[in-house]
Amino acid sequence: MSTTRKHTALPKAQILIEALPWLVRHNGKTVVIKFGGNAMIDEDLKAAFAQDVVFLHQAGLKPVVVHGGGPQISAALDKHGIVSEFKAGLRVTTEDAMDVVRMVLAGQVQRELVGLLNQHGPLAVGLTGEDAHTITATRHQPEIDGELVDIGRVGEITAIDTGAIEALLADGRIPVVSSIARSQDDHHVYNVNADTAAAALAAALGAETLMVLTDVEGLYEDWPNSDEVISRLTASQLEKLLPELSSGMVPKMEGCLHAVRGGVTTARVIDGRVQHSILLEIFTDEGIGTMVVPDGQGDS
Ligand SMILES: Nc1ncnc2c1ncn2[C@@H]1O[C@H](COP(=O)(O)OP(=O)(O)O)[C@@H](O)[C@H]1O
Ligand SMILES: CC(=O)N[C@@H](CCC(=O)OP(=O)(O)O)C(=O)O
Repeated sequence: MSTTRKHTALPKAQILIEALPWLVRHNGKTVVIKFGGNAMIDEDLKAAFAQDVVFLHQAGLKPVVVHGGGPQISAALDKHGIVSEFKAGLRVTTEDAMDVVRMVLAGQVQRELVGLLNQHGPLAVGLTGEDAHTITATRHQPEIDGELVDIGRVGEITAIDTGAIEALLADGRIPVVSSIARSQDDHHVYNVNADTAAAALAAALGAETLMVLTDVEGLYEDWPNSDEVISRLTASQLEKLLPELSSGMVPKMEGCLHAVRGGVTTARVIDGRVQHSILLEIFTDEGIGTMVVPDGQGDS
C-alpha cells in the first residue's frame, strides 16, 4: 500500500525538479503581467490567473499585474447610454466616458483581481497610475491621415515613478495597476491603453519579462488569413512588421518593442484563454506564444 503511494507521487516530484532551472534563473526577477479584458472570459480562467501569479510570487519572482478591461468598459458605457468608438486603436474618451472608464477599471476590474489574489493571503494591493505619480501623461493626439485628431481624455505617458510599486514589492506584495494616469499640466485624469501602460512600467522597473495575456495564441503572421503564430522575433524584425499590424495588436506589439528596447529581456504575447499559460511560459521550454527579444539574439 505505502509502496503504491510512493510510486504515484513520483511524477509530481519529477515536475517540481524539472522546474528547478527556471526557478533558479528567475529568482528575484520582476515580471510585469498584463491581463487583457478579452482574456478575462470566465471565472475559472480568472481564478487560474490568480493562482499562477501567486505561484510566481511564492516561487521568489516579483510579479506586477497591469490589467485591461476594454470589453467591460464598453458594456458599462452602453449601460450609461454613452456611445463609444475607437480611433487609431484607442477609445475616444469624453469627460463623461472618463468617469465610467475610471469606475470600471479601478472600482470593478482591479477590485475583482485584488480579491481573487487575496484569497491566497494578504498579498495584492491595487493602485492606479494616479497613485503616488506612478503614471503621468499628457493629452494624446494621434495623427490620422496626416492630421492630429482630438480623441478626448486619452493619455500619452510622459513619466513613470516606480517608487510606490517598488515599495510594495519590497514589502512582499503584488501590485495590481489600473491604466489611468494624471496629467501635471491640467491635473485631469487620462485613459491610457493598458498594453502601453504595462510596457512603460516594465521598462521603468527594469523588469526581466513583460507578459501580455490576450485572446489569441500570439502574433499571427498573416492575420486573419492564417493561424500561423510567429514564435520568436527580434526588436528590429518587429519594428519592420509594425506598419502592417491592425487593431488591438498595435499597442501590444508597440509595447513589446518599447519594453525590449528599454532593457526588458523578453516581451511575450501569450494566450490568456489557456489555463495556467503563465506557468507554462515561465517554467517550461515550451514557450506557447510570441516572444520578442533584443537584437542580436537569434535573428538568423
Ligand atoms: N497579427 C495579429 N495577430 C493576432 N491578433 C491580431 C493581429 N492583428 C490584429 N489582431 C487582433 O488583436 C486582438 C487582441 O487585441 P485586443 O482585442 O485589444 O485584446 P486585449 O483585450 O487582450 O488587449 C485579437 O483578438 C485579434 O482580433
Ligand atoms: C485609451 C484606451 O483605449 N484605453 C483602454 C483601457 C483599457 C484597456 O486597454 O483594456 P484592454 O487591455 O482589455 O484592451 C479602453 O478604454 O478600452
